Parts: sequence; C-alpha cells; structure tokens
Amino acid sequence: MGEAPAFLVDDLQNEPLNGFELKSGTCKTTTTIGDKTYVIGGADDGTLSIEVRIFDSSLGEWVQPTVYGTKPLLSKGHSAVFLNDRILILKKGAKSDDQIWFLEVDTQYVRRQQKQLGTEVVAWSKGVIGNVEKPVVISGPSGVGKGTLISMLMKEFPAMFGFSVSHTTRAPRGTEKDGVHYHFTEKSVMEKEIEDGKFLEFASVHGNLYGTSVEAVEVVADAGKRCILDIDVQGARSVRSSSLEAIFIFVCPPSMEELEKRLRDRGTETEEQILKRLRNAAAEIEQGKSSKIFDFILYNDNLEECYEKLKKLLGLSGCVAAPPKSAALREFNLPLDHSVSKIDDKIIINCISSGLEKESKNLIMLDVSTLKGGAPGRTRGLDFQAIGSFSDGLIGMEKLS
Ligand SMILES: Nc1nc2c(ncn2[C@@H]2O[C@H](COP(=O)(O)OP(=O)(O)O)[C@@H](O)[C@H]2O)c(=O)[nH]1
Ligand SMILES: Nc1ncnc2c1ncn2[C@@H]1O[C@H](COP(=O)(O)OP(=O)(O)O)[C@@H](O)[C@H]1O
Repeated sequence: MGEAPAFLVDDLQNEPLNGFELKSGTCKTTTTIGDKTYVIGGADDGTLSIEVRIFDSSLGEWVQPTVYGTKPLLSKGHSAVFLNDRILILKKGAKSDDQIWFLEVDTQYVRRQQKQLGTEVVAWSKGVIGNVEKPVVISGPSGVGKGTLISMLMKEFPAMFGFSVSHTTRAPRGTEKDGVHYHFTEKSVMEKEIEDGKFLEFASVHGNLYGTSVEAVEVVADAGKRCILDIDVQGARSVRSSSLEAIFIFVCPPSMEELEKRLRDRGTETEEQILKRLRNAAAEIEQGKSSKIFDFILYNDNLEECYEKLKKLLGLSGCVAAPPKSAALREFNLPLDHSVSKIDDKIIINCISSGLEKESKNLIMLDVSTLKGGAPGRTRGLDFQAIGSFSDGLIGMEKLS
C-alpha cells in the first residue's frame, strides 16, 4: 500500500486507459479488471525492472502484490492487452527473445498462491514463440530403461525434444559428462541454491540429492523444444503440484528379476548401490502404480515395443522427424512505433516504419488461442504471422512459419 502519485489517481479516476501508456512519459500502462487496476511499468524509485502496483477501487487503496517469476527489464515502453486470466505485455524496442511477456493475474497458479499467502499475487512469465507440446516427466525404478528410452527419443527427434539436465550430488559414471547428463554438484552448493529458490523440485534418492533447476527447464523452452524430465516419484509429485503442466509417464519393469539383471548387466553401480536401488524399487513401483501422479504406465519388456508405445502416447506414431524450426518463426521484431488491438484470440499489431521515401505498415497477428503452461517463467504456444504489409495500398499475405 502507499500514496499514489497524483497524476495516477487523476488518470485512473477520469478515464479507462486499458493498454495505453499514461501521459506522464514514465512508460506505465494501466489495465482494469473488475475492481482492480494493474499499473505496470517503471517504478519511481529508479528500479530497472518492470514493476506492478494494483489500485483496488472497491477499497480505494493501493496494493503492493507479491510478485513471482523473473521480472522483465524496463524497455522504452510497452503495450498491455488483457487476455482472460493474464495480461500480455509487448515490450517496445526489446530484443526478439525479450519482447513478449505475460503477467498472470488470475491463472490457476496465481489463485492457488493467493489462497495460500492470503495476499494479492501476480506472476511473470516470458512468452515463447512456437507450438511446443507439454513437457514429459518420465519416472521409474533405477535400471528400468528410462535413460535408454529417452536417448532413443532424442536421437530420432533431435529438433523436437530437449533434456532437462538435473543437478545431482552423486559422482559421475565413466561416460557421463558434466552439464550433459547431469550438473554434478557439491551438496552444500546445491542446498544453498535450493534455499535460494532456484529449483523447481528436488529429492533425496538412493542417498544422494537430485533436483531440477528452473533454469534447466527454461533453457529447453527457450530453444523451442519439448522438455523431457527423468526424475523420481517424489520429484514427479512435486512437479505435479507445481505450475508446470506436463504429461507424467511411469515406466515399470516386466519383473523384479529382470530389473536386477538389467542393473547388474549395466555394470555402473557397486554391489551396495545395486542392493539399495533394488530395495527402493519395490516402493517406487508401488507408488508409481497406485498414486494419482501418473497419466500413463508403460511396461518396458521388449524395448522396441515399449518405445513404439511411448511414441504413440506422445502423438509421434508413424511420425517423420520434423525438420528444425525455421528461424523466422522465432524471430519477431517489434518496432517502437506500433499499435495493438485484440480480435477474439488474435492480437493484431500494426507496425509503422518510415523509410526515406514512404511510410510502410506491417500487420502482424499474434495467436494466443493455444497458450500453455505458465510458470516456471515461460508461457508457451504463441504463434505469429505476418498478415499484411502495405506501403502502396497493397496487402500481401505471408506466413512466417
Ligand atoms: N527428483 C528428482 N529425481 C531425479 C532427478 N534426476 C534424476 N533423478 C532420479 O534419480 C534416480 C537415480 O538416477 P541416476 O543416479 O541417474 O541412476 P539410474 O536411474 O540408475 O540411471 C532416478 O530415479 C532418476 O529418475 C531430479 O532432478 N529430480
Ligand atoms: N527393454 C529392455 N530390455 C533389456 N534391456 C534393457 C531394456 N531397456 C533398457 N535396457 C538396458 O537396461 C539397462 C538400464 O537401462 P537404463 O536406461 O540405464 O535405465 P534407467 O535410466 O531407468 O536407470 C541398460 O543397460 C539398458 O541397455
């Protein structure tokens, strides 16, 4: 709460300013939803990130919300458009990977946090261009074949999937590379990073600490790929109750004898480790089958058959590996001079650029009908098309993807 600058109160009381910058030149926008007006923009204390304050007209008070997610850095201004449960922010003059942001104001995640904290909550997430499917969480006992199935998937569809590289305190195996298979970490360092909120989930498994950092998932999302997480049942449970919308798959062995054989034949663990993993396996299988965490259970008896079933679950049966996405789909330059309007689930951006001889206009359509999964920090499923360019009254139709 606090004193509102005079011009803001004045502006808020006199006219609805949805999506338009306030007159003061401080690069703020206001968006009114019910009794609440979200004032989004640079703070008056010189903060470098975009700040949010809420004016609650039913109380006649300013509210300082709890803000989740990484705040976007200030730019030369922005436009704001309200979409059902979040506000789309289009930053002016920002780099192509930093211009589309969402302020979640009424998503399921935000509502849950508000209930828990009893305060006003908003959450930032960055927009990711491209219709990438939900992340895939794969769990199962040690030695069941998770890593093998994931490697097959990544080999056949390298442009489609990206692996979430976990942190672990266990020692690397012979062929494992730091930063590729795991981020091998000291326990004290990892514990400090967990305390600092850098992890989406973590668990103690077979006597070591394992965890998925928020960054590990974001790196894959930013590359426009579908994220695969190989995590244990405890981790899957944490992700299930997080804001990451994923598909959860549990892999079962055909029998405990076969599981033991695979673990021994792999030859990567000491006898003590093998026994520990086998002891834990029974409980993991029990939980995997009975808990409501998993959407699908796969039996990995014959490897090829199991892989085909996995592909089917992921909608990839009979699918020819997709070519890498063209750069055009992910590149999008929003000029300083533009206006924004909304028609149903389509945001129409009218970009005006003045050349030496004539002024030309470009119309870009941003499709927000299939937004997926908010936090941690990313909203996927944005698609954009150039729907027209007219300098001499000529409108051309061109799809960028
Ligand atoms: N919760 C959680 N579990 C993980 C993570 N990374 C790996 N695990 C799980 O830790 C367990 C042991 O993994 P690992 O040491 O690679 O042995 P392996 O399963 O025998 O190959 C497996 O069940 C993994 O799924 C993580 O980031 N978080
Ligand atoms: N369906 C299968 N039949 C026989 N061996 C398998 C099968 N799937 C995996 N394996 C082998 O079992 C061992 C354990 O597999 P791995 O992928 O490392 O398991 P996880 O990642 O679940 O610990 C590996 O040596 C792998 O080659």
